[in-house]
Amino acid sequence: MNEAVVFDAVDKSFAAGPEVLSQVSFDIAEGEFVCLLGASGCGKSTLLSMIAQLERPTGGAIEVTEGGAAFMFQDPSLFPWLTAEQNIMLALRLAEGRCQIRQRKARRERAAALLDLVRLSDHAGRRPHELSGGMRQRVALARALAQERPVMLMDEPFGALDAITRSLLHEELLRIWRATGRTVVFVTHSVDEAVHLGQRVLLLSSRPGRIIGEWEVEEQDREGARRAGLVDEITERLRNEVGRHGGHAN
Ligand SMILES: Nc1ncnc2c1ncn2[C@@H]1O[C@H](COP(=O)(O)OP(=O)(O)OP(=O)(O)O)[C@@H](O)[C@H]1O
Repeated sequence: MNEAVVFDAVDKSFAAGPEVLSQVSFDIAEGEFVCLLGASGCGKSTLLSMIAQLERPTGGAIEVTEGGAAFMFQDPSLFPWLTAEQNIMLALRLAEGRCQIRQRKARRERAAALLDLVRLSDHAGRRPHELSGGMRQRVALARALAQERPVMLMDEPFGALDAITRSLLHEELLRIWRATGRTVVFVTHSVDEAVHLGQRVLLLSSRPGRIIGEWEVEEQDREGARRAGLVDEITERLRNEVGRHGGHAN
């Protein structure tokens, strides 16, 4: 199996500050869905920024598959004066070098396909303020897909949504992940969310951030007693880690 992301003994610190990540090693296979859990400030976003090559490691080595990574954040950060469709078209235009969509007509068709994928075809002409929070995140997801990069980095993308919208978007994201074959690295504070979405869950310690736990989540682990057992086990490890620093998980 080919690897999409490889971290080999990666260290990271900022200027003269303390070490944020220390000796972080993991591999993520192409097409895999990995969730990353850890207490607030342990370095999850820093780790994603290094996968996106926005930050460089201070030690060790990082390899990311050709084509790199697209980001999706908790804040959809859409251009307010552009419609849903235009926000996606702009991302397609910026991705021109990576995909073969150079004609406006072809971009329109691709934008329409992406809007259909996130089930927003009926709202293509609306501007962000005319959309609900969940719809705005659907546009943000389509825009991240429009970058045509093999890896999707998702930094608490559903953290600001209500529980029902979040649960709907979980199912949509899993459907889209299966349909597109993207590699997903998903940061969350929620053990439930991590076990529901991830094929694998990685737990980071704090100060410095190291990988201190790793769980494979099989299909049969996603329901009933096995799911509850796994959630309890990971929660306990996270709680111990947060307690060790007198901190909090959110
Ligand atoms: N550009 C930067 N310059 C200096 N310090 C930084 C920078 N980016 C992050 N840090 C520090 O690195 C540490 C880890 O931050 P990071 O945002 O990666 O944590 P996190 O686990 O994503 O936190 P949260 O869960 O609260 O979003 C923090 O102490 C933060 O202050």
